[in-house]
Amino acid sequence: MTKPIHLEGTTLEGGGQLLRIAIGLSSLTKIPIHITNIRGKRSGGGGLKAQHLTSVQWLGKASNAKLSGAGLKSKEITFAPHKKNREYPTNAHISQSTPGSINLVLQAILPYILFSWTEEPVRICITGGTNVSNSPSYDYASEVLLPMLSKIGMAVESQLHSRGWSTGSARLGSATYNITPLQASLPAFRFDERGDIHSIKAIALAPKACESHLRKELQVMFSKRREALFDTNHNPEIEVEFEDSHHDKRFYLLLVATTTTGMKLGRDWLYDHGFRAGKIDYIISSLVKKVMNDLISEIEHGGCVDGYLRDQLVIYQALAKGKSVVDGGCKKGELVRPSLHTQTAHWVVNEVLGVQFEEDGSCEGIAFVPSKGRLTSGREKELVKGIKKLDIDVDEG
Ligand SMILES: Nc1ncnc2c1ncn2[C@@H]1O[C@H](COP(=O)(O)OP(=O)(O)OP(=O)(O)O)[C@@H](O)[C@H]1O
Repeated sequence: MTKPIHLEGTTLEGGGQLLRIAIGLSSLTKIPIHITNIRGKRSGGGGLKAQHLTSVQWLGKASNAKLSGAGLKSKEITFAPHKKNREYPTNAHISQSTPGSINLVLQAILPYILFSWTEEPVRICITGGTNVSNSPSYDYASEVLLPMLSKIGMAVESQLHSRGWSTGSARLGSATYNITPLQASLPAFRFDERGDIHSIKAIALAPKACESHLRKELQVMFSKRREALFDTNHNPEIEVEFEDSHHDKRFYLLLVATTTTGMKLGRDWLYDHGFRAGKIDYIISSLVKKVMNDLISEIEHGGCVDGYLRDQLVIYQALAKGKSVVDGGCKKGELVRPSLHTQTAHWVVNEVLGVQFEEDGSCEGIAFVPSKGRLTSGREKELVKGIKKLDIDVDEG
């Protein structure tokens, strides 16, 4: 086997995202990777949790990879895909037995499905958590991530079957994603014109008894913070969607700002602090206040993406054909520094593909060609580190 590229799992953010991007790229490009100290910066000893292992196993199977170390709590894996992908049903089910984030599993496998699948649409149903702290919720994915991916030509539709929570006693949920694989390279994209904020959507989940209180709190905050939220004089659209969370300890709020150029910036929070009887008012006001303030800080930087989306787009920028730009905004005259997650994503794509990100959030992608799972253009050859010693198909065209 060709010597795998080594990635040290404690680098920068040192969490699960490093692993997801690495195995996503490896399964597509067939570049073998070896990760040590997986999630080495996480408390509790790090290693693969069920959610990570699910992605490793699924991608390993789909890309016909030789795996070593793929077990729960494992801190080291080698992932070496076969040149030929395995035929996979276009209707698949990924079952997690814990409320591990459904959307982190999707984050790991989506590039592979988009870039190397059949000509048929793919339907993937994932079981696990739809609302899990420190991960994209089902709502964030369907209201922010997927609409932004659709702007650049990647069609993914989501359908929620049931909620799965990591709070208020764990519960499993499920969602289906209908993914239309790309049939050609992803063209370079530019998210660099923010436009004005013209509407805000709130998605609130809480016990039914709290609905009117929550709506009122949102209304008060929208009028109090109107100037900070909307930068034009036109009549802004505000929409509030409420859903019964069916549990007195499950509270979640997502706010999404849409701009005149169709950009979506989102911020959310799953209330996971202590719950004490009689503290509902406090929970609702702190939830609304926090999410509103977070959204305003995303709006204020004037960029086209929120801090979370920025790291989630890195893999697509790296695989696209040509120079893609994602404007992360400016604060006090200086470009907003990429989050540690974004820096980690930049590091991984540089280690595996040799793609270099510029300070302005741009990079020259490798023009990965879907369905073939191999490297094609001269530009790719030039970019991919160690290409000469790697045993992968290179189409001279
Ligand atoms: N509130 C949020 N909204 C949208 N995306 C989020 C949110 N919180 C985190 N994310 C995204 O989820 C991912 C989290 O990666 P991270 O490595 O921290 O997760 P993980 O696999 O759970 O690993 P670990 O348990 O090691 O932290 C990142 O892509 C980040 O942008």
